Amino acid sequence: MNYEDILYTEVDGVATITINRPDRYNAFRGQTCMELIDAFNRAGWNKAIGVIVLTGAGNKAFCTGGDQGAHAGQYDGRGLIGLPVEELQGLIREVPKPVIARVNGFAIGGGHVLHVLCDLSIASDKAIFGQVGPKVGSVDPGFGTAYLARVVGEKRAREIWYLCRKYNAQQALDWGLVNAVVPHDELDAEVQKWCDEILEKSPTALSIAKRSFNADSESIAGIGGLGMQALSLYYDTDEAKEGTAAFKEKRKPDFRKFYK
Ligand SMILES: CC(C)(COP(=O)(O)OP(=O)(O)OC[C@H]1O[C@@H](n2cnc3c(N)ncnc32)[C@H](O)[C@@H]1OP(=O)(O)O)[C@@H](O)C(=O)NCCC(=O)NCCSC(=O)CCC(=O)c1ccccc1C(=O)O
Repeated sequence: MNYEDILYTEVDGVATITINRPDRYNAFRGQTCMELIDAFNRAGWNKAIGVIVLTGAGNKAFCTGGDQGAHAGQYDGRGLIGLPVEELQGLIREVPKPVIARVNGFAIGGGHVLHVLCDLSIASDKAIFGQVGPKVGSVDPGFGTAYLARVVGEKRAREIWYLCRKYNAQQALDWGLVNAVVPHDELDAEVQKWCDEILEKSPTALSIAKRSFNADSESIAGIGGLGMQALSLYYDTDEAKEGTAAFKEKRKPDFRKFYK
C-alpha cells in the first residue's frame, strides 16, 4: 500500500509510524486509519521488529482525532461511522509487541484514545491531553471510555469525558496517563532509550505479557461494538451535527436547545 497520510520506517528493530497531516494537527480521516491499519499489520507481524512507535509529524500535535473537515454526520471512510477506528484500536492491542506513543503535542479526542491504548506513553513537556467528544458531538463508547477508567480510575475518566478539559503533561504524569515526561528536545532520545531497553528483553515473554494484560480488558471490545452501532445513529442527529458545525465555525456549540 502506498501511504499518503502516514510515514513508516524500520530501523534496528524499531518500526516508527508517523501520522503525517501536520496542517490538520494530525487529525485522521478514513484513509489515514486504513494506512495506520496497514502499517500496524506490517510492523506487528514482522519478526525483525521488537517495538512499534506511534507519533505525529511536526511539533504541534500527536493526533487530534477524527478530521472534522471530513465529517458531516458520518466520516468519509469504511466502517460503522465511516472510520475503521475500532479496527485500528483493536490492532494496537493485538500486535504482539509493545507499542509506544511518542506524544509530541496535542493528544485530543480520538488521538487521545490512541495514546491511551498504546502500551506505553512518553510525552514531551509541551504535550496537551484531553477528550472533546461531548463538545464536538461524539463519544468513544468502548476503549476510549472504559479502558481510560482502568488507566486513571473512574472519577478522573468521567471528569475527562464530561468536562472536556485540557491537561498538561505534568498532570497527565500525576494521573498515570503517561509513563514519562521529558523536555521537548529530549523526546526522541528518551523514546530511543525505552526502545533499547525493550529490545534487550525476550520478545516472546513480552508478547505473552501483552496478551495477558489485554485478556483482562478484552470484554470492552464487545461493549464498544454495541456502542459503535449507537454512535453511528447519533452522528446523523441534529445534536451531533451541532458539535461538528460549531467546531468548523469556530464558535461555542449550543447544546442547551437539546435539553427538553
Ligand atoms: C487540538 C486543539 C485543542 C488545538 O486548539 P488550538 O491551539 O486553539 O488550535 P485550533 O485553531 O483549534 O486548531 C489549529 C488548526 O488545526 C485544525 N484542527 C485541529 N484539530 C482538528 C481536527 N480534529 N480536524 C480537523 N482540523 C483540526 C483547526 O481547524 C485549525 O485549522 P485552521 O485552518 O487554522 O482553522 C483544537 O483544535 C481541538 O480541540 N480540535 C478538535 C479536535 C476534535 O474535535 N477532534 C475530533 C474528536 S471526535 C473523534 O476523534 C472521533 C473519532 C474517534 O476516534 C472515535 C471513534 C469512535 C468512537 C468515538 C470516537 C471519539 O469520539 O473519539
